[in-house]
Amino acid sequence: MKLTIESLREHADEFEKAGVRVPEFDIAQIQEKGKKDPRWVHIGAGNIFRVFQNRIADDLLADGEFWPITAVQPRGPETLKRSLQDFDNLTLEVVLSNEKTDYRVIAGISESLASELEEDFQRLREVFVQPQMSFVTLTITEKGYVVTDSKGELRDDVVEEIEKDPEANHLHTMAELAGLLLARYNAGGAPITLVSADNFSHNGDVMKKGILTVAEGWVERGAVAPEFVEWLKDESKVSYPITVIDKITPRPSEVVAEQLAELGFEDMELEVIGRTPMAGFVNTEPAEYLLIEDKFAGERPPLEKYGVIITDRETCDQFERMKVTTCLNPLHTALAVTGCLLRFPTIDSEMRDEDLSRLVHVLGYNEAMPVVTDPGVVSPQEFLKEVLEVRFPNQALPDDPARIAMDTSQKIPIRYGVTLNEYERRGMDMDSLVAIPLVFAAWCRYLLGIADDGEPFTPSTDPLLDELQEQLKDVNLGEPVDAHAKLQPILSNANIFGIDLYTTPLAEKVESLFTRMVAGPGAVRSTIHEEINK
Ligand SMILES: NC(=O)c1ccc[n+]([C@@H]2O[C@H](COP(=O)([O-])OP(=O)(O)OC[C@H]3O[C@@H](n4cnc5c(N)ncnc54)[C@H](O)[C@@H]3O)[C@@H](O)[C@H]2O)c1
Ligand SMILES: O=P(O)(O)OC[C@@H](O)[C@@H](O)[C@H](O)[C@H](O)CO
Repeated sequence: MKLTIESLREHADEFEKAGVRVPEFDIAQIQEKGKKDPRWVHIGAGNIFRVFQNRIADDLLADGEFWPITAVQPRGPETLKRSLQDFDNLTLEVVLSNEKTDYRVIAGISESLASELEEDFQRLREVFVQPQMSFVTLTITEKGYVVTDSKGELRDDVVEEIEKDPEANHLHTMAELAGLLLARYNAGGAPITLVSADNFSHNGDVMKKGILTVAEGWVERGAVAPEFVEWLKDESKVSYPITVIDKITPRPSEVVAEQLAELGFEDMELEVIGRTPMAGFVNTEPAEYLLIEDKFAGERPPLEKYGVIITDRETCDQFERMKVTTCLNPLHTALAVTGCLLRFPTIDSEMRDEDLSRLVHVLGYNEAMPVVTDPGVVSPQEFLKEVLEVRFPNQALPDDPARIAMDTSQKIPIRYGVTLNEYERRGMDMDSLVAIPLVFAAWCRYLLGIADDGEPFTPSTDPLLDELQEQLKDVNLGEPVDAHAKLQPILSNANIFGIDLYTTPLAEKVESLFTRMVAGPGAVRSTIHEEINK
């Protein structure tokens, strides 16, 4: 049994026997039709997309609603091959909970393109100018939207994109989108909605700003007409709703790959590309939320039939604050950096550790919850309870702390900075915070690349890793440290923390906790234990 259209046809009985739900529509026919009549483009064909937007498209197709997806991988053509193209663009979804496992073949994609490749990019342009293609979604990670560096200056690669021919193939997705939108504008400018589904506050606004930065740069140097920018700003023509997406979707697990082999699959083994495991399956959890601001230009799929909440900006905003800045993602980051330092293999195993479980309980209930506004669609208390008692401890879904630790420098301003700014705005006491400074100190300690056992580990990729490690290069475990001199440039950087920590009592606390954490092997554990149990 393999994950291909042919195998689905020839081994239908085996799929049924294995309890795998399969599409009832004619996949090959739908894929052909979708290539001729594209409707929906998704950029960032990674794990979350393959079981979320892709699954919604599959549900729509099953119900006779024609919204097949053109899936685009902006980086790494080989990852696209190994995750989708080797499997006729199908995905095997594995939904894991402590009670049961569900298997389903998802077929929402009509074609997949690696836009780094010139041929695929030309095909994407062809798709992008078609007026009936009116819906674009993205999951490209937070850093895909960043156009300025940690000092707030335009990044070098963005300057280069602005200098390049707007019609060329651009590697930075904000420039790629600006160029594709220019092609659409020149082809008549049919309305289109761009929906970012990445985890950060006001994602649609940030995407709009990123695209406009590039487009305005082109206008400034006379490469495109100013009317193009006017069109980009007219939200009846191009709209950028804000969204919140939630579904814990770790990288494919070796354990799950083995279970699938036992079930009879011959092609579900992992292949590591770079440091990332790729597979034809995606393991995920049952819980999911997707909220989209009700601001669309042109036609869109009837998403609300499939559980998507189309709502006003304020509700999205409040849900986002609840999830990304208080009740889930900050807790995830806390477990990510401490998990790497203390060498925990999975998030669920950390939740069985008394100190770490207490750390995220204090962070969630005591420190984040006071600034949460109830979004109305889900109660924050219930959401946090589900995160702490069901979702993070889900033993069936192994989630690697290193996955979540990726790009931490880009996540901190969102996951913590928003809360700290809210504390400041409301004049709330920051001196009593315990978990937040512990996490910041643990992250600085994590940057040394030495685990709490005194042995090296490889920190996850992060665009600021080299810069930050250079700043900390003379800090050695077990040796005296001038924490202020070493940490001041980092802790004062409002681009990293969302606030200059020296304008709060937190910088001094972080310096002192960091000093304790570098005292020698075991010092991270003892500092967390002492502080969190005070
Ligand atoms: N996995 C989850 O649990 C989850 C849940 C909710 C939201 N999200 C959001 O989705 C994003 C992707 O998560 P995933 O699990 O699919 O990750 P993934 O690693 O499987 O996929 C990442 C995708 O982003 C693209 N990408 C990476 N760096 C890029 C860059 N600099 N510019 C443009 N594209 C780039 C890759 O080509 C790939 O398509 C997350 O960063 C997060 O914002 C993830
Ligand atoms: O996806 P990232 O890299 O932004 O963050 C890692 C995790 O915190 C994140 O993926 C969560 O699993 C997700 O936000 C749950 O909805």
